[in-house]
Amino acid sequence: MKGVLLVNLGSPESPTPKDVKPYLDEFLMDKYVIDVPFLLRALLVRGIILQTRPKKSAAAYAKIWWDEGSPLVVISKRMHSKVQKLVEVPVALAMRYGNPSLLSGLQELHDKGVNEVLLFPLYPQHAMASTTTILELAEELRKKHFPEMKFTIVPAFYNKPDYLQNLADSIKGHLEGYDYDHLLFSYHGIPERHIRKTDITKSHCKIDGSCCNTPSPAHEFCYRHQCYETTKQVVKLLGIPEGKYSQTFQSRLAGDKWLTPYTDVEVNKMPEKGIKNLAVVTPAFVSDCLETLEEIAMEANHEFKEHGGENFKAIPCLNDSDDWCKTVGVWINDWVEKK
Ligand SMILES: C=CC1=C(C)c2cc3[nH]c(cc4nc(cc5[nH]c(cc1n2)c(C)c5CCC(=O)O)C(CCC(=O)O)=C4C)c(C)c3C=C
Ligand SMILES: [Fe+2]
Ligand SMILES: [Fe+2]
Repeated sequence: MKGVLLVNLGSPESPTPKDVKPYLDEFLMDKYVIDVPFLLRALLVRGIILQTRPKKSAAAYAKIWWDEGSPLVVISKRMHSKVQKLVEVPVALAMRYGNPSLLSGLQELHDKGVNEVLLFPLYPQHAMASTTTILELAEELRKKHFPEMKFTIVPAFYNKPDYLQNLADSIKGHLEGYDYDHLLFSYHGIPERHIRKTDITKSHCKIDGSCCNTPSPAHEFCYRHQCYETTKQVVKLLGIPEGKYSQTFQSRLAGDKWLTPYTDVEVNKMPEKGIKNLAVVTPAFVSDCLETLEEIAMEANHEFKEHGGENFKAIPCLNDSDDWCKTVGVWINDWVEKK
């Protein structure tokens, strides 16, 4: 019997340092996120980052937390229940970090008699820190607990026409009546090293002005290429002219060189370039979360105005919108009907 596991990133149990610390420990000790040898990772994460970050992150989470819980988890649950109503097969929801766990999601499907699982990472663009880590953990759990299960993987959907149409329609709807000077596409950043590591050709990704626009098998797993492609296709659908949009990367951690240009740096420069009315969309996320609600809708908004900007609009993610849930339902039904 077939079934589906939707997987998102996950959040702490509550916006307190006590609950944020174990969440950050699980997240940052993941070898696909901080990809250095275990001892160095433990020294960096447990010896340095976890000494101060839980308090700072908890304060940020507290600003966006809802009565029902973390926005990312609440929105994912709403989306899950809408999708379940559109398909016949059982659909479970899991988070890579925190709860509901990947093990509980697979167990739920197993208890319903599912032995063929469509693993669905809820990330439009592929990255080892988001997608690979889900697939690797799911495989580890499968081998250990459910050896009879078979997985089919939903690849990054950054260029799927129906996803792009949903995104374009959503942007258009949210921009109605807002006379914006510029639309910024802000994607979650990753260290440049991760781009080189996921280059299956081992020679294509130079992280320069042209590699991501030059066709290559590397693009199947190149996060940077996939972000550019999502932006390119959406502006085409919306008919936004060159110069009226740009692309940046947000949420970097100190240390490594992360993908550039950086969102905060670029947003602060915009008012002096004449951009007074800004709109920001965050297509690396399908659900609103800390990175969109706090870092963009609050922090970037505040900084933009501090630097002379006048109006700032943060466009919500696709979340549990009917169109997006319908698209996910169609993809699931297509898979169910195969064979
Ligand atoms: C688009 C998917 C994501 C990628 C790729 C990604 C890479 C990545 N993230 C960190 C560090 C942190 N990210 C944090 C929050 C966070 N990250 C994503 C998604 C991706 N991360 C989401 C959806 C969220 C929000 C979660 C929520 O509960 O709302 C955090 C936690 C908050 C904080 O302390 O800032 C950290 C830390 C790294 C190091 C990384 C790639 C190497
Ligand atoms: Fe992140
Ligand atoms: Fe590239």
